[in-house]
Amino acid sequence: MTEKVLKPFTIDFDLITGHSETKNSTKRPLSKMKGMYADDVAFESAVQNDDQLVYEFYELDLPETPGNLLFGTSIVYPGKVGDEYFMTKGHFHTILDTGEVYYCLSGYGAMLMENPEGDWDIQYFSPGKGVYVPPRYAHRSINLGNDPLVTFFTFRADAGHDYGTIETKGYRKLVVERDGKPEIIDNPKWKE
Ligand SMILES: O=P(O)(O)OC[C@H]1O[C@H](O)[C@H](O)[C@@H](O)[C@@H]1O
Ligand SMILES: [Fe+2]
Repeated sequence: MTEKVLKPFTIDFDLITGHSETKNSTKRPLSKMKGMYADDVAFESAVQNDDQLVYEFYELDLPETPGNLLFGTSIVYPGKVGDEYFMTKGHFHTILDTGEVYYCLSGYGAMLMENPEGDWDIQYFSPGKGVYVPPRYAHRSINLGNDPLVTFFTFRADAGHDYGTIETKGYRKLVVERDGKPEIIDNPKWKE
């Protein structure tokens, strides 16, 4: 297959909303997140009720080669399932030893990270904050505020997305609201 010659291009992302006029986003409604939230009863009733859009993101279909970079914006909407904040599914990279960088354009939230060795960390997003996701860390964006959490991200184009590990084992930690404030708790369902 002849390598597609890459040409420079420009794409627009709104500085506040993160939306692009020229690309379609990938959308994740609640119904696409079965098993990701701790409270199954609250999840099922939320899906039956109005199956809210939890997040959407813009990803470019560029060649997934080691020398290339993918970039785009991610928009996580405000909301909760039970007392657990709206969040992305979270993923490891298929090439585990590849990192990612996020830059928050608007909103308030967190990036919850964990590696296979059992280390975990949380970094907080607010406008102007850049967050570094080291290689080997799974990463999940969480909206802790009342407005959309908008971030710009970039990562190695061949990194790939491994959802399977998180879907089967879950995350070690959850971020839930307790007395009106975010609290990091152990995931009661986490499987070693
Ligand atoms: O892949 P998810 O965990 O659903 O997160 C949605 C998207 O947001 C992030 O910003 C990543 O850079 C994307 O590669 C990812 O696909
Ligand atoms: Fe990623």
